[in-house]
Amino acid sequence: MNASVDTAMNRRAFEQALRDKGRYYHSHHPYHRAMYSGRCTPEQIRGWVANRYYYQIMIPQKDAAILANCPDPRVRRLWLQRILDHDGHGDEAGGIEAWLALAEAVGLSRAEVIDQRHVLPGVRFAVDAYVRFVRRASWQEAACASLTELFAPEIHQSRLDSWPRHYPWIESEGYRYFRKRLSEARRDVQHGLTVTLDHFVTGAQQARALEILQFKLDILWTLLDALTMAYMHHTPPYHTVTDRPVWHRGL
Ligand SMILES: O=C(O)c1cc(C(=O)O)c2c(n1)C(=O)C(=O)c1cc(C(=O)O)[nH]c1-2
Repeated sequence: MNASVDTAMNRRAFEQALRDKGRYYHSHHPYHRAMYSGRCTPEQIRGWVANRYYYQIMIPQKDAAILANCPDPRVRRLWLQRILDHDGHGDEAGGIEAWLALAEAVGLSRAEVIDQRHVLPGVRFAVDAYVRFVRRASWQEAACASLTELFAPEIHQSRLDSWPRHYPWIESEGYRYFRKRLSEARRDVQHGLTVTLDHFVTGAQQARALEILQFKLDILWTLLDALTMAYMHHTPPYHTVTDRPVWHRGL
């Protein structure tokens, strides 16, 4: 028997090892902790919403890359729903539109969010790293990277529980996105988890899956590090030479 098979975890232990990665989820980042404990200024909330918009608009492109790499119509049929959830379909406006409603509810204009003027280079690079990984990875590895969503319903719920109390100036229409994701993330992660548990079976494969999940956690954490520099420490890029946001807006 080969050594990597020898060290393989059974399905339940592997699932638990994936779930244990939740201890590194961005819910523990100081920026998020400040958000739910009511310590953020309106400018810090707005900065987060405007920057996270870039994640929101790239998620459907990331999911389209998964579809493009997946030869199995049964998987594509399920995965397609994620694109519809964000982009909308028929009369349903979708998640990107709900995010723009959140932006307006926190006092940003749609125009300043859509033109990405607030998107920091560090946020852009972190999100782009995710999309680039997915384009060249197998669809199963890409599904594994989406498993940070195992931990997402809790973070959406904690925003719904804490923000209205701490930030009464935020209009209630803004909370639709978080409510919508509670059920969508639970459904998506069930599928992503099944793909991952079925595909990564040897010890070496399982170690790689855990590393892929860590890569995705790194992306989410790094995104918040960039926001911390700009909005907590007031040290955005080039702050030593200018107070203007001279960084590029995406090429
Ligand atoms: O607000 C959050 O903290 C958060 C985190 C994540 C995540 O864990 O990647 C996603 C989302 N939201 C989200 O709204 C979303 O649509 C989403 C899709 C994915 C993915 O990797 O496919 N992650 C996430």
